[in-house]
Amino acid sequence: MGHEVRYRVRGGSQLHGTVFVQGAKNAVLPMIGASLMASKGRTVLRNVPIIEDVRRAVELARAVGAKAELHETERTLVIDASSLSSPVLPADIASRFRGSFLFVPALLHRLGEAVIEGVGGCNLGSRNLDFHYNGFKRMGATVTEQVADNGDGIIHIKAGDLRGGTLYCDTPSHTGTENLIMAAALARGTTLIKNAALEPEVLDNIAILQAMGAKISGGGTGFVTVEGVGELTAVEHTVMPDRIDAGVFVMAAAITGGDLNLVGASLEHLGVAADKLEQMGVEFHQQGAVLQVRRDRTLRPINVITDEYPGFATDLQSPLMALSCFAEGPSYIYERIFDGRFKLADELAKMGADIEVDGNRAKVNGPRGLRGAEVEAHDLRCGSALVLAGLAAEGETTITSAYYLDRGHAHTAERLSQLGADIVREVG
Ligand SMILES: CC(=O)N[C@H]1[C@@H](OP(=O)(O)OP(=O)(O)OC[C@H]2O[C@@H](n3ccc(=O)[nH]c3=O)[C@H](O)[C@@H]2O)O[C@H](CO)[C@@H](O)[C@@H]1O
Ligand SMILES: C=C(OP(=O)(O)O)C(=O)O
Repeated sequence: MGHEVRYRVRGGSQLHGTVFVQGAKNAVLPMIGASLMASKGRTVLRNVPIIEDVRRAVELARAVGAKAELHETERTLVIDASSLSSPVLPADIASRFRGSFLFVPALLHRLGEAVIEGVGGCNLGSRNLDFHYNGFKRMGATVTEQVADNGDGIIHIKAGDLRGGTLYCDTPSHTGTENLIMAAALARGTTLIKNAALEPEVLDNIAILQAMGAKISGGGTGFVTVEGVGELTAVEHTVMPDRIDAGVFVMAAAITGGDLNLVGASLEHLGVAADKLEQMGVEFHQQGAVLQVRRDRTLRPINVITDEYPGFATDLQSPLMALSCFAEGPSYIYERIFDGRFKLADELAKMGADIEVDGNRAKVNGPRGLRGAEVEAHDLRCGSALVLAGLAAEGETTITSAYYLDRGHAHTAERLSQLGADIVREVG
């Protein structure tokens, strides 16, 4: 895991100014997977977020034989997958991020098999992959599990000759939809995917695949049709802005009573989260690609149910829990997507929050003035929520295990400092 990463935040400063929203983590990861499907040429991805998940994806692309150069200053990733040679997704890299599983379709098409030694991602309770496996099987693949000497499961998927068919997700899985679309793009015949995810990142991934030559229709409708083609070509594509990163900065303005210009944020991409934050007292003003946000009135409590897009994003649920601690009354949160996303409540309690958790439901009793404490980021969004809590708490908050935060947010300390926050990142 390398060195311990910590953030130290001293609360109390209102945030003001302009911040650039990073490129979307959940869009760039499937795009890196898609780029491995091009057997010649170089894919150029722009507006790439410089986050740990992208660094791991670059390492993984190299591990399977691709040439990948991440130009951090230019936020540009260049991938040449012509030399793809190994079907193995090694545990030491693949088990550190969820997006590793998005490499599977390329390995199946290019090498005829994928060997998955591990799949990572935030530990949020059960995170199943059955929709992916069932879909691959319906296309003609075989999936077997073997237990390694150390007890870890290794999944072998053999492609044979992938052919189109009628596939479905029991619930509209984000990466499940992306993986089935990518598997179908180079399969023989036509594929229909029912109950497909509607997330903007899924649509951005469809856009790059279409530019590469894939024949995909129905994106954003829940029914995606893919007509298999013989090959995909390398293209240049700009990654969409990260709506979760944008949402965290909206809440940074809200929790500190500040006002911010978010370059690249879109109200439409925030979905129901924008409406809920408006009800809490946040004011929005969309000016082209810049979203102006401010909160100068009392924070009202809120009732939130997480859902697939355009519902309230589960990845914004943790930041919202931190914000709700400051609302004038009880807020109610119902987490429907993941069954283990409330470890944050115990960390916020160390700072003085009063949160009652009952299964996947939480009641946040506001308002509570939080005080700085040493707290642990149990997952990525737990980390961003604790940064928000620290910005509004009295005294100093130290956030440990903050590699998780760095998995998904780029230059957190630098961007918040430029807005007036007192925050430093420490390693070691
Ligand atoms: C890299 C990436 O894009 N990660 C995002 C993606 O994760 P990810 O794609 O893993 O999330 P899914 O949409 O697949 O999972 C949602 C729910 O469906 C269940 N499920 C999913 C697949 C499956 O085969 N079987 C099954 O039961 C999961 O256990 C979970 O409870 O969407 C999540 C939900 O918006 C976000 O929090 C993550 O940031
Ligand atoms: C759950 C998340 O990511 P991942 O699926 O990559 O673990 C997240 O971004 O909060």
